[in-house]
Amino acid sequence: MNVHTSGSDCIELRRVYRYFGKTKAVHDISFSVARGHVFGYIGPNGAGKTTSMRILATLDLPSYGDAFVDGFSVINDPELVRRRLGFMPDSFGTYRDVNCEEYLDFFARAYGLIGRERTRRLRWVLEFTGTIGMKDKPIRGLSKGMKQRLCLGRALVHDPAVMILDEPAAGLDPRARIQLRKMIRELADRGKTILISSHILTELAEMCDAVGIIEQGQLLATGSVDEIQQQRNQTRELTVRILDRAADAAAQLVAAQQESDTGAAPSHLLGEPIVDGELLRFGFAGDVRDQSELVVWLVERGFAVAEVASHRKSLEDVFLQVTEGLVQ
Ligand SMILES: Nc1ncnc2c1ncn2[C@@H]1O[C@H](COP(=O)(O)OP(=O)(O)OP(=O)(O)O)[C@@H](O)[C@H]1O
Repeated sequence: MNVHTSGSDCIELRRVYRYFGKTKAVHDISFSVARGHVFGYIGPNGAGKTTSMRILATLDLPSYGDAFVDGFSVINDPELVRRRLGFMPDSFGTYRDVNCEEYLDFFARAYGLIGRERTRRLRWVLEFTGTIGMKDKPIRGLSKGMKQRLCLGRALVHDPAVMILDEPAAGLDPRARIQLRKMIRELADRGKTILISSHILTELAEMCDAVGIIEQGQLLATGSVDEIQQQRNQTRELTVRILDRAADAAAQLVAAQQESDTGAAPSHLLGEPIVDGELLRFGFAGDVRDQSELVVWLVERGFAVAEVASHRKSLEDVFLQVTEGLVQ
C-alpha cells in the first residue's frame, strides 16, 4: 500500500514503541522534522536513539506505532523509504581491504546507479566529503575522521532526501567535528532533512533547527534550543562579584526574594545564590533591564558591585536539568 502522506514534514515518528522483552527501548515517541531542517536527537547511552533511528531506516520494526520518511510508512512501504533515506550507522562495518572509491561504488551499484550517472555521483560524493585524495587508499589505512567522511559519503551516494546520522561526531577531534558540522549544514541548505544523534550536546546546538531530548526511551522535551531553555524557565546564569560582603548580599537577596512583589529585581532569582569568595552565582529569569535593576538594588544597599557576568545556560546544562531525576 503506497500511501504518501505528503506535507512539509519529511521525518515523522507517530507514537512509536519498541520493547525488547521488559526493556522499553522506545516508549511512545512522537516528533516530526520539517523538510530541510536538522533535528538533534540527544540522550545518554542506552536512551533509545539508535533503536528509533534503526526503525526509521527500516532495519527494525516498531512494537506499536508507525514512522514515516518523506510521507512513506516504514511498515507499509519500506522499499520506498529506503530509496529516500541515507543511514549512517554508529559503527563502520568490516570493509577493511577495499579502497574508498570501490566502497562507494559498491553502494552506488546496490542503489541501482549506472553508467555516467554513477560516475558523476561518485565524483560529487568524493569531492563533497573531501575523500577524493584518498580514493585509492584501503579503508584499513584511514583515520577515524576520514572513515566518518566516507561513511557519510556512503549515506549520500543515492542522493537521498532524508539522512539519519547516528553519532557521526563520536571519536572525532575538534577540527574534524567542525568540518562535519559544516557538511551537515550545507546538506540541509541543499534541502536535505537530517536527524542526527549525539550525547556531545553542545556540538548539536549550533547546527540544529530543533532538538529532542530522549531518556530511558521517552522524549522529555522537543523544540528549538531557545524554546527548551524557555520551557525550563532558566535562561541565564549571572555571576556577580561583590567586594567585602558577598555572603551578606546573598542573604539579603534571599530574604528579599521571599518577600518581594513579583517584578522587583530579586524576584527574578532562581534558587539561592551560590557564594564563592567574592562571587555570587545564580540562575536569573529576568532580561537585561531586570539585570541592571538588580545591580542598582545591590548598590543602594551599600554593596560594592565590581563585576557582573551573564551567560546563557548551555544545551548541556539544559539537558542535565531536563533529565534530572531520571539519570541513574
Ligand atoms: N536488540 C536488542 N535486544 C535487546 N535490547 C536492546 C536491543 N537493542 C537495544 N536494546 C536496549 O534498548 C535500550 C536502548 O538502546 P539504544 O541502542 O537505542 O540506545 P542509544 O540511545 O542509541 O544508546 P548509545 O548512545 O549507547 O548508542 C538499551 O537499554 C539497550 O540495551
